[in-house]
Amino acid sequence: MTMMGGGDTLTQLGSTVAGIMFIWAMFKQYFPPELQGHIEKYAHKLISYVYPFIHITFYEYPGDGFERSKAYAAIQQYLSTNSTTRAKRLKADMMRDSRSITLSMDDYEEITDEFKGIKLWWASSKNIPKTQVFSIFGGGEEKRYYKLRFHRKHRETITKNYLNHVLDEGKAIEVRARQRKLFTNNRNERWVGYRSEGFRRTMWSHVLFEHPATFATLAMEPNKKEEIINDLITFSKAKDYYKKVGKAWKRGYLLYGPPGTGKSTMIAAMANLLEYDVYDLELTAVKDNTDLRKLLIDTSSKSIIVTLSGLLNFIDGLWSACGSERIIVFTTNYVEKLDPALIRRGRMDKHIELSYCSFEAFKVLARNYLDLDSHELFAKIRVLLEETKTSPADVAENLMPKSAEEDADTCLANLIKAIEAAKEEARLKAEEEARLKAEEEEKLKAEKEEKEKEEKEKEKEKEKEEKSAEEVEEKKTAVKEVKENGVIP
Ligand SMILES: Nc1ncnc2c1ncn2[C@@H]1O[C@H](COP(=O)(O)OP(=O)(O)OP(=O)(O)O)[C@@H](O)[C@H]1O
Ligand SMILES: [Mg+2]
Repeated sequence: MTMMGGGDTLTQLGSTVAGIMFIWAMFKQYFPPELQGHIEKYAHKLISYVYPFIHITFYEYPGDGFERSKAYAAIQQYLSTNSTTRAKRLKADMMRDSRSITLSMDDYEEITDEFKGIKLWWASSKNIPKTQVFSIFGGGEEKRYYKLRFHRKHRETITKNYLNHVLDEGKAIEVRARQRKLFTNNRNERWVGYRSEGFRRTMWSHVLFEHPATFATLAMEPNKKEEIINDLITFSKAKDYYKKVGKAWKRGYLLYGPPGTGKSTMIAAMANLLEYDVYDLELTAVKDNTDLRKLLIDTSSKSIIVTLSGLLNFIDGLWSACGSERIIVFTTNYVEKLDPALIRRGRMDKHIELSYCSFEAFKVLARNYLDLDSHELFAKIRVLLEETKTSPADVAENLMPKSAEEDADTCLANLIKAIEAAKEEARLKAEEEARLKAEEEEKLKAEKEEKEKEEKEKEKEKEKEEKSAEEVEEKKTAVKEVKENGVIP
């Protein structure tokens, strides 16, 4: 009780001292530097004598500035729950399905907290940069921070127990309130200068991730699906194992297959299963290595990073630059075009092929879209799927009723029609291709024959020439003999 009263008086004293320090900061330039050092040293001594509080500052972006402090985030969560009843000015933020609002304490607000009977003060504040940048692109670089103040006699308890309590509690709140996000580096406002806070602070922009896909609704062979789910869950629980074997807690997946076979859908299902954020990395927006490095460092833990295949060259070696508990997914339509060295295990730990719709996959879709487990048309569909290359996307599109009148029967009939049409189209295309190929072969054959004929003619010509040359030679020899022997044979 007494301590709290004393604390309040001391708070006033503290703000007086702070005021003096502020005035000092303004006038210190008028003192010679040697004197400045002395004055400051003694002033701090005096302050610590009359002002028994300890301050701890938690910056949002400590150090070189592009990694957000985890402590700051945890404190923010902790205070958002613990400050709502006490702070007078709050900041509102839309969260969780855009349905509810979270409140956190506003800038320059101070609240109190109590821990084991000890009173503490938390203040939120920000540093405005001294050299203001006046720019149409937005202001300078504010540094937000929380400042914790407590009596120095509680130093042990606060630094050993209270801070851990705040961080743990804050992290727990964050997990509970977690709304997965889809981050993308592909910003439309490319003109945003690097000085603008958003761009400098984080290279990612995000929308709430609300893709409803789950593994239950994903159409693929049950065995394969089971295997992938197990792989993901094993990874998410394997923190200690990765530590033991000395590997970074990361896993790379390569999803490959033709368009519309569910690669993007599977990534969404992965994110939903593990409750990870998804980072969709658009390579064209990455200017250079430094950019990419920053992007990777900036991803929070528990995330899935989706990249384009072109990134493969870059990614190697940068694995170590980003944090842990991360899944990186590469997708491509053309796995055969990738350099084998780039997709070897270690870089891409698991290769998953998504292929055209099998009957098993179709059954999952029929259940999703039509609530059907069996139907007399299934047998026909099975045969058709085996005979054709139909993507799950095409199947799904046809199974979706287009009007209120369409029921399961019409949808299945539509699907059959669509596959049959595609089959006919494929047949015609194959025929056309075969015709073109035959034509081409015919042409090549004719050309070859023509060439052979020419060769033969040439050969004959040559023989003739050789023969006449021989004859000439013979005649020459005869003439020579006559000359030498004077004999006419
Ligand atoms: N295996 C699947 N299970 C369930 N739905 C699927 C599946 N494959 C495709 N679909 C449906 O088709 C749509 C398109 O699929 P998706 O975007 O996942 O394909 P993709 O493989 O990523 O294609 P692309 O190579 O063109 O990026 C999805 O929204 C989904 O409705
Ligand atoms: Mg896709």
